[in-house]
Amino acid sequence: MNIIDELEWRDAINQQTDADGLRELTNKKAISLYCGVDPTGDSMHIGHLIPFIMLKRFQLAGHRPVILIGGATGTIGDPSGRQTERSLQTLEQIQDNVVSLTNQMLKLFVTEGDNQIRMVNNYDWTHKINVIEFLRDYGKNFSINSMLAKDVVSSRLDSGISFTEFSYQILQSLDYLHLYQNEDVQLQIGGSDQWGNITSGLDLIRKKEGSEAQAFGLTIPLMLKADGTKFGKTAGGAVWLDPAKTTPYEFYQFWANTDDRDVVKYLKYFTFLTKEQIDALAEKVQAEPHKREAQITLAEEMTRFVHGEDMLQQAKRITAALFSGDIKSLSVEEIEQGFKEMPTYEAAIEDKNIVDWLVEVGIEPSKRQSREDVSKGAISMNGERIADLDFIVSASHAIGGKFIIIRKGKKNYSLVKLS
Ligand SMILES: N[C@@H](Cc1ccc(O)cc1)C(=O)O
Repeated sequence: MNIIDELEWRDAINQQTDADGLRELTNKKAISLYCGVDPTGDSMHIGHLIPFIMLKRFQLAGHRPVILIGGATGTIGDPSGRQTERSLQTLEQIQDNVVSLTNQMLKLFVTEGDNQIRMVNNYDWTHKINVIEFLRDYGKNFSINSMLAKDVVSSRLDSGISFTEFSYQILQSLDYLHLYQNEDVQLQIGGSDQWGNITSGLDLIRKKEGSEAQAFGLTIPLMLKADGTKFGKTAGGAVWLDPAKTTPYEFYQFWANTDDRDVVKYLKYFTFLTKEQIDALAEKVQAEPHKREAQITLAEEMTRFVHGEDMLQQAKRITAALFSGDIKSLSVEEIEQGFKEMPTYEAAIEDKNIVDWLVEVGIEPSKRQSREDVSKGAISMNGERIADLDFIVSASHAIGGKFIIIRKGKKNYSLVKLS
């Protein structure tokens, strides 16, 4: 299947500058293409990942991707999709972010082989341009009239936009021209809010290289959820790729909790599974939705892609242990991941009767309630039911000397950290 046809089947195209032209070109030869990200933070979240997954699809189809880290554009800040001016970050902060993002990208995308992903940083060519060159060699090619007409700018004319952010589109255009001239790049892809910046770059290429220059732009649609809420957000905030911000277990759970109405859409859009595999899973969603096979496959594919096989297996072990109640099998690190968002209490280590201990820790509201729950068998400690009212809790019960896990009823877990 041609890559453009494949992206169409995956519902992964929002706008294209010349669909037929790009289909023809990608049929004829392996092209170079690029997508950029600005170092506005020290980790990407899954929203950032989307265009890069598309970049990888091009790579799998034999094309040659370039990842651009915006060391220069990041110092300005893209006004696209924003209502208010950004505050500038320090240059040191941006440099730190460049390093973190570059490492994240290398981990995800760089593989061996001919169509190895190239990484570039636009600081390398942008910092060499002086202001006279900028105004004479490039400024002349941009019309204020068409810059003002871009959504990004026109939507800000009332509330205000600085000259700095207004100029952002010029910097991104210079990138595309630079990569067209030096890296043979003929396509830029990005999120739907990048349309203005991408087409502005194409205009520059045509002005500098002639109207016959073969260069294209493609944007990816915003992912919408069936329930109308924003994709990629959880109660805890964004879903980060950095395991220190969103643990692999939380990452796995995020995908595993996908609504039946969204799961096939996500499989097409996010995973590298084939049409046959996805069609088979779509049938399962219809025939036996309670088994959640499509969601589990989605969670496995995404966790393996971002965190690797070992972390996927760990996430699955935590999921299974929490489901079955077999907590003892978990390591201290796995407990830390699995219980990050669960109610957590601190307690000192000393021998104590279970009924009193539960009240003291704060899990039970009163002795009466505590006694009732223990005697009816509603309390488990580290996966084992405690129904004996005289049971003594001691340091020896702590997993790894650190944690005691209490389950009340079927699902209410609490983590007690021993101090
Ligand atoms: N403007 C893009 C990032 C980017 C930067 C430079 C480029 O050349 C391309 C893309 C964004 O905010 O998502």
